[in-house]
Amino acid sequence: MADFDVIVIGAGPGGIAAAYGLRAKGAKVAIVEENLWGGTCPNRGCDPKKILYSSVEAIENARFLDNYGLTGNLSVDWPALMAHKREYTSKIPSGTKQGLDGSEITTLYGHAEFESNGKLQVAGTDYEATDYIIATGQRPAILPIEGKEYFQTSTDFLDLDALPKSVTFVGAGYVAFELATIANAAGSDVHIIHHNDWPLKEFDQSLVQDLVAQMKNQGIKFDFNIDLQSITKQDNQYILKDDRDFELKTDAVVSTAGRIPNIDTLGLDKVGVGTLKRGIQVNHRLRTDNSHIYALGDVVSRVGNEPKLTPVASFEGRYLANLLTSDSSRPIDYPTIPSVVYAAPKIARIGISPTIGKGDSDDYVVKDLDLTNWFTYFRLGEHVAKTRIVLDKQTHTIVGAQVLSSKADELINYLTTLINKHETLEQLQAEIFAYPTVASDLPYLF
Ligand SMILES: Cc1cc2nc3c(=O)[nH]c(=O)nc-3n(C[C@H](O)[C@H](O)[C@H](O)COP(=O)(O)OP(=O)(O)OC[C@H]3O[C@@H](n4cnc5c(N)ncnc54)[C@H](O)[C@@H]3O)c2cc1C
Ligand SMILES: NC(=O)c1ccc[n+]([C@@H]2O[C@H](COP(=O)([O-])OP(=O)(O)OC[C@H]3O[C@@H](n4cnc5c(N)ncnc54)[C@H](O)[C@@H]3O)[C@@H](O)[C@H]2O)c1
Repeated sequence: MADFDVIVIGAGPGGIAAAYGLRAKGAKVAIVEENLWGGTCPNRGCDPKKILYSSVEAIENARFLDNYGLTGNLSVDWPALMAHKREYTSKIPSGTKQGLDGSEITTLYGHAEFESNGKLQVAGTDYEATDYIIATGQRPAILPIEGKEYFQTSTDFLDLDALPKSVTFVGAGYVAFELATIANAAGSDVHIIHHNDWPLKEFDQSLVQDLVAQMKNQGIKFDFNIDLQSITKQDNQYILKDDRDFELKTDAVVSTAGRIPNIDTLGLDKVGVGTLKRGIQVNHRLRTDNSHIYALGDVVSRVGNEPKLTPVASFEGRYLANLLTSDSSRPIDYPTIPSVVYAAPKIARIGISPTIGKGDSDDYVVKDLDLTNWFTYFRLGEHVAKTRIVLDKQTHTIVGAQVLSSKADELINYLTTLINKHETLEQLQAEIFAYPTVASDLPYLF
C-alpha cells in the first residue's frame, strides 16, 4: 500500500491548486516544500512586486495631473513601503501551511528527491505514492560572467532594507522592466543593460518603443547591444564592463536575464523523466515520460509554449486534480492567455500578434488606435495610450491585442473575455456598461 494517492512536490500556486483539488475529490494527498510555503508568486514574485508598484501608480497618476491643477511633490519612503510589503509577505508561509493542514493535506518540509526504487525522499524519510506531481517552479538565472557573485536577484531586490542610490538591471524582460520602474519611482538612478536591441521580445516592438520612450522620460537609462563581460568591486560600488568600451559604475547590479527550471536536484534520471531546455518534458495531459509522474507550472516545458504565469500554473493544478480523480482523460485545453508587464505605463498582450496579423492579411486585419485623447485617458492627463487590435476578417471578432496605457491590465482582461467567448460587436452592443469607464470604451475598439 502506498502512503499517499498523490504527492505534490512544491507548494507554489500550481502545486497548491493541485493539492486542494485532489483533496476535494477525496484523495489522500501530501505536499512537499523546501523553502517558503506559497512559493514564488506571493513570497518573492507577483504580489510583493505589485505592493511596491502601488507607489509607482500613485506617483504616476499625480504626475499626469501636474499641469492640470494638482500641486506638490510626492516621494517614496522606501523603508515604510518595504514594511507594508513585509506586513503582507510575512504572513504568507504560515497562513498557507495552516490552510493545507486544516484541509487534511499532509505537509512535508524539506528537499524532495526521487530514488532509484521510485520512492521520494524528503528530509531523510522515504515516501511512496501512486502518482506524483512535480511543481517545483523556477529560480533566477545568474549570468555566468566574471564577478557573477556580485549579482543580486529579483528576490533580493523585493526585500531590500534600503534602496541603493543607483541600480542596474542586466537583461530586459518582464522582471527588469517592472523592478526598474519601481526603483526609479522610488528615487534610484536606474540603468537597464541589454545584449540586443529587442527588449520585451514577446511584445509588439512598436508599442515597446513607446514604452521605452516613456521610461526614458522618467529618467531610466537603457544601454542596448551591450554584452556584459565582467563585474568588479571598487570600494562600495561595482564596475560593469563589456569587451569594448562600455563601463558603468553602479551601487547594485541585478541579474534579470531570465529564470531556470528547478529540475537539477530532483533525481529525475533515476525515474526516467526527460527534460528539455525550458523544463520537464510533458505530453498534452501533463504526463512525463514516467506514467506515474506528472508536472505542472513554471517547471514545465509546455507543448504549446504557453507563458509561465501564476494563473496558468493554477489552471494546470485544477486540470491535474480532475484528471487523476475522474474517468476523464481529455487533454489540457488552454484558453487564450493574457500577460501584463507592470511598468509605467503598463503593456499587455493576448492572442495573435499584430505582426503576424499584418503578414497574413487574407485572414486578419490590424486596427491601430491612439487612445491618448479618448475621454478615459484625457481625464487622467495620461501621456500615451494605444492599442493594436487584431480582428478576424471573416467573423469580425477580436483574436489578438496589444495595449499600452495605465489601464492596460483592466482592458486586456475585458479583451480576454471577448476573445475566449468569440464575441462579436453586435453581441457586445447588446450589453450596457457603466459610463465612463474602460469597459464602456470596448465597442469602439472593433
Ligand atoms: C519577480 C517576479 C514577478 C512575477 N510577477 C508575476 C505576475 O505579476 N503575474 C503572474 O502571473 N506571474 C508572475 N510571476 C511568475 C509567477 O511567480 C510564477 O509563474 C508562479 O509562481 C509559478 O508557480 P509554480 O507553482 O509553478 O512555481 P513556484 O511558485 O515557483 O513554486 C515552486 C515551489 O517549489 C519549491 N521547490 C522547488 N524544488 C523543490 C524540491 N526539490 N523539494 C521541495 N520543494 C521544492 C520551491 O521552494 C517553491 O516554493 C512573477 C515571477 C517573478 C520572479
Ligand atoms: N507581470 C508578469 O506576469 C511577470 C513578471 C515577472 C516575471 N514573470 C514571469 O517570469 C518570467 C521570467 O522573467 P524574466 O524577466 O526573468 O525573463 P524574460 O525571459 O522575460 O527576460 C529575460 C531577458 O534577458 C535577456 N538576456 C538573456 N541573456 C542575456 C545576456 N547574456 N545579457 C543580457 N540580457 C540577456 C533576454 O533577451 C530577455 O530579454 C517571465 O517570462 C514571466 O513568465 C511574469
